[in-house]
Amino acid sequence: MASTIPIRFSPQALARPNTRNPNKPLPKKLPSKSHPNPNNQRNRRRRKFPPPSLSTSGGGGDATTYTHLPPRDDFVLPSFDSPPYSSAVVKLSDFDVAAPTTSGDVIESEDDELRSNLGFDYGKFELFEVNSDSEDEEEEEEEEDYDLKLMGFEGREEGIEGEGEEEVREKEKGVPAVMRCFDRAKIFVKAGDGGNGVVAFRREKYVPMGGPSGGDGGRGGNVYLEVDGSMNSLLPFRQSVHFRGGRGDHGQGRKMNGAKGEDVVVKVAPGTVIREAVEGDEGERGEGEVLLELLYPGQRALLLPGGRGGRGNAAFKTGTNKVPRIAENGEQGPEMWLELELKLVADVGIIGAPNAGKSTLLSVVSAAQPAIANYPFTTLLPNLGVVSFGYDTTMVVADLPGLLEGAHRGFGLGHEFLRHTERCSALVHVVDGSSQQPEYEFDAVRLELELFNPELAEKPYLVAYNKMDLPEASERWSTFKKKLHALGIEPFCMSAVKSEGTHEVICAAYELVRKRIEDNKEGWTDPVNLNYVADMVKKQRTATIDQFEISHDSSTNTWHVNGSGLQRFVQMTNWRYIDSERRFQHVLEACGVYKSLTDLGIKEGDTVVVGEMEMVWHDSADGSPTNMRKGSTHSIRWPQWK
Ligand SMILES: Nc1nc2c(ncn2[C@@H]2O[C@H](COP(=O)(O)OP(=O)(O)OP(=O)(O)O)[C@@H](O)[C@H]2O)c(=O)[nH]1
Ligand SMILES: [Mg+2]
Repeated sequence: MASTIPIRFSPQALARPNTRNPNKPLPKKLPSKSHPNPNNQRNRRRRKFPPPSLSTSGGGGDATTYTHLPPRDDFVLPSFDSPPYSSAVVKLSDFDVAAPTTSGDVIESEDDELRSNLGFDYGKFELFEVNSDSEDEEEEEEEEDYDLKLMGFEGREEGIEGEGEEEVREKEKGVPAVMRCFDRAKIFVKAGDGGNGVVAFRREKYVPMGGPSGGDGGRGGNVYLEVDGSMNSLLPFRQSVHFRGGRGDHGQGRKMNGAKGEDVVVKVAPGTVIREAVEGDEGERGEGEVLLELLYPGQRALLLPGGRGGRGNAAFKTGTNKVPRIAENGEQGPEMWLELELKLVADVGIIGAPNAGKSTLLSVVSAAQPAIANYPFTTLLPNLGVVSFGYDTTMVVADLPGLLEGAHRGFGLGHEFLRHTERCSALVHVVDGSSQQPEYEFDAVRLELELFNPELAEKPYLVAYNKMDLPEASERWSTFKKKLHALGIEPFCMSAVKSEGTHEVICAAYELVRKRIEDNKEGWTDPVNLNYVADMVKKQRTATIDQFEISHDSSTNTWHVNGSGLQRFVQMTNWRYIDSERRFQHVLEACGVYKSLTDLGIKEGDTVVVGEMEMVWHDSADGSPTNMRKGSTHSIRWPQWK
């Protein structure tokens, strides 16, 4: 294996890829620096017939097919036939949302530094790089996988494959695929890596021994999340899934520091909940930890800070080492998958069974013009309307798709949207007075609310008995009223179509909202720290190197030294420079790794893995297996060729 690596080894050291992980591909071949001879016949032919360029889109185009699914006979898709919405009506299905802008969407290039000489002249380890250059390939694979996973689609498809026929049928009755991809999204974010520091020396006429002058690398770009008030869906994330901060520039001679990488700003709609995506997550509700809730336009959160730039050799100059030949790599920027979920920010949610007249109520109390028709599930997506009570007194009302019995199990449409009511201060429960048993319908919807989320059922609400203009409804009104009185509820009656009683209903709803806001004011807490994820990352970065744990795998005689400080140190060590290895050995000893390993009984030839590096342990020359370090290089037996 070792012979395949294009690195020259010093007699003292041997580098090889991690043989314990045969699935990881070998490092990519380094590109040849030589220029092609234009007169060369082969090169000319090559120019004439250039190889087909590889597409970088990663097959993401397939995802767009969802939008073209034919609407079902019994569904009307408002987005296709309704006119452009006015400011009073916001429909989540509108497709003309600007894609999120990324000020620094940079895909970092491969580090082309040659690791030509590991130059071991000290120490007891042979160093092997465990990581390979296959990161890009892995990411490409991830991207392809993700095309299938868009916004919970894969869950649906896999579910259909793996589940019984009954469940499949139940899912088919659920939300059509065309609607399922706008209020949930899964995205990948990565802060930029820091630029590398360099080794350079001042060379100037009449300035002999000018000293080290290698500058530091620049910091990597940060990842920000920002609320864009003009967005009303997460639809743009169907097109853009990966957001990467720019890499910091490398340092240069004359103590010139690299420029910092470009920041990336991910724009989300107001009311977006950001969760950490859990591995193997199928879009199940509430699985990942909630990191942030971004509610108001203009809110901006620093999510991931970019990696620190590596120090150049000017920073390593000391009284005892005035000619340091060492510089650091830039720190890698953190990365993570995020799940975004949009929950509407409305004051009042109108809920009820299908065909109860919810949309009709919204249309008469606001300027919204939702689709209204005499069949269930006319409303497929929530509609928002603004109710105005005066010059500066307004209230946002959301009309949701109808709820059926069994909605919490995925039956019907409404459960998909119930989460949008979680932010509402109050609910208006519309009951269809013309239905056979309005009381039963009322109970069924209340039960669904409770089963979906008990907190929803505890929200202040009022009951609006609708269609009082119909004789059958007015006949059943007194029975219904009695039943609700027995429960301690005072219902309202109205005819939404005739706008009778609707004003009272909406004024009562406003009262509930107002009361709720006042109650909340009393228990007002400090504003949340939007940057707390970044703060956590920064805190992790400051972990000291002497905090580590050692685990032993006796089957392979491997010792794993785990500690975030140490791993970061290994990642930032640039093995290209001769002094790096010396410093590495010093640090391992100073932080107590050698002593701990010796105490735990490490033996000659055992493997030690620290971060990305793999090393072979060699006992000292005097043969004492437990006394590895004598303080002098003479006591150390050099690693042997393998
Ligand atoms: N007679 C009468 N009909 C009404 C009244 N309110 C609504 N309707 C009718 O009931 C039907 C359903 O009204 P929608 O407002 O679409 O009902 P919805 O609750 O939004 O229904 P979904 O969106 O399907 O859940 C329509 O034909 C309306 O005209 C009313 O007060 N009186
Ligand atoms: Mg409706």
